[in-house]
Amino acid sequence: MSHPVANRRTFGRGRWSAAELAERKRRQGLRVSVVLPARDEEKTIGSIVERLVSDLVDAVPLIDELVVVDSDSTDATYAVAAAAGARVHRASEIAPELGSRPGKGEAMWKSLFVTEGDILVFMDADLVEWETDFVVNLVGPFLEDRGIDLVKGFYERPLILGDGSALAAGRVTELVARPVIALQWPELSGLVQPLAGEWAIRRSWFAELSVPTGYAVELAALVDTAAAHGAAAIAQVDLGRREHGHQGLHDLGVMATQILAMARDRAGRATERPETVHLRQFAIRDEEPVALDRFVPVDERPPAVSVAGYRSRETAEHPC
Ligand SMILES: O=c1ccn([C@@H]2O[C@H](COP(=O)(O)OP(=O)(O)O[C@H]3O[C@H](CO)[C@@H](O)[C@H](O)[C@H]3O)[C@@H](O)[C@H]2O)c(=O)[nH]1
Ligand SMILES: O=C(O)[C@H](O)COP(=O)(O)O
Repeated sequence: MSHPVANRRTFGRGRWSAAELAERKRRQGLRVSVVLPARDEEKTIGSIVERLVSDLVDAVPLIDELVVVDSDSTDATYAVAAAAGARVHRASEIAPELGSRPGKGEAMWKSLFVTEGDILVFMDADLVEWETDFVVNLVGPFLEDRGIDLVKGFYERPLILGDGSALAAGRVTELVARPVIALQWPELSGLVQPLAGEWAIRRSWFAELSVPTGYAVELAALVDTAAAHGAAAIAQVDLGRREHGHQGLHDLGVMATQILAMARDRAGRATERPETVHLRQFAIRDEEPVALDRFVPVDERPPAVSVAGYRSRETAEHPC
C-alpha cells in the first residue's frame, strides 16, 4: 500500500524567493543563523561558505549570521572557513566551563551559545552537490506558519560509486531509522529523510531539548518535537538533489549505535542512560577475525535553558 508523503506539512521546491523571504523575515523581526558543524571538511567547507555569503548575505540579506562550528578538526577547516567569510568557533572553546565532548550533536548544542538567530538552520559541511536555496526552503515554512517548530529537508540522494554508477543512498536511514520509526513513532513515518543534516528549528525550542552529543541529534529532535507539540509541528521541504561524503560501514555502525541508544532511551526502555556503549566490530586479518572495540559516546547535553550560562546570555540579549 503506498501513502502520499504529503501526510504532514510538506512543501515543494521553489515556493519562495530569497528576496521575498528576506523581506518577510525583516517585517516579522526574525533573524536567521546558519550553522555548519564541521569535522575535517577543508575540502568542501570553503566553497559552501563562499556560495552562501555570495547568494544569501551579499546579494540578498536572508542569512544574518553564518557560523561554522569546528568540531575537533585536525585539518585546515577552521582557516579555510574563516577565509571564506564564516565566523568560526572551535566547539571545545565555546563555553569552556561546560567541558568538551566529541560529536556533531555537541557542536550543534554549543552553537546555541554563540549564535543569536531566532531560526537556526543546520547544514552538513561535506556537501558536494547542493544549492544555496536549501536555506531559502528551510526558512520558508517558519515565516508562513507560527505553529511550525522544526523543518526537515528531503532530497534525492544518489550514492555515486567509483565507476560512476549510482546506488540508493542512506544505509542508516533505511536499516535503522525507518525501522525504529515504524516500531516506535509511526507518526514520523511520512518524513522522507529523517536523518537529513539539512534542517532548521526555532532557537527557543532547540534550547529546550536534551541534545545527544553524537549523530542521534536529528532523530532525537524529531521524536521530542512530536512528543511535545505533535507531529504537525514538523514540516518537511523538498530541497531537490544532494550529494555528500560517505562514511564506511564500521563508522556508520557508530551512528547506528547512537541512534538506537537514543531510541531506547526515548522509548522508556533504558534502565540507565550510559555515557558510552561498547561496540565490538570485526575485521578479517590474516584470514582470522580480529575484534575492533569502540566505546561509542551516547551521552546527551541537557536543555540549554537549564544551563545558567545560557540563561544569563539570553536575558542579557532579550531583556524583558
Ligand atoms: O564529530 C563530528 C562528526 C561530524 N561532524 C559534521 O557533521 C556533518 C555530517 O557528518 P557526516 O559524518 O557526513 O554524516 P553522515 O554520515 O552524512 O550522516 C547523516 O545522518 C546523520 C544522522 O542523522 C546526520 O547527523 C548527518 O547530518 C547526515 O548527513 C559534517 O559536516 C561533519 O563534518 C561534526 O561536526 N562532528
Ligand atoms: O542517512 C544515512 O543513512 C547516512 O547518512 C549514511 O548515508 P550513505 O549510506 O548514503 O552514506
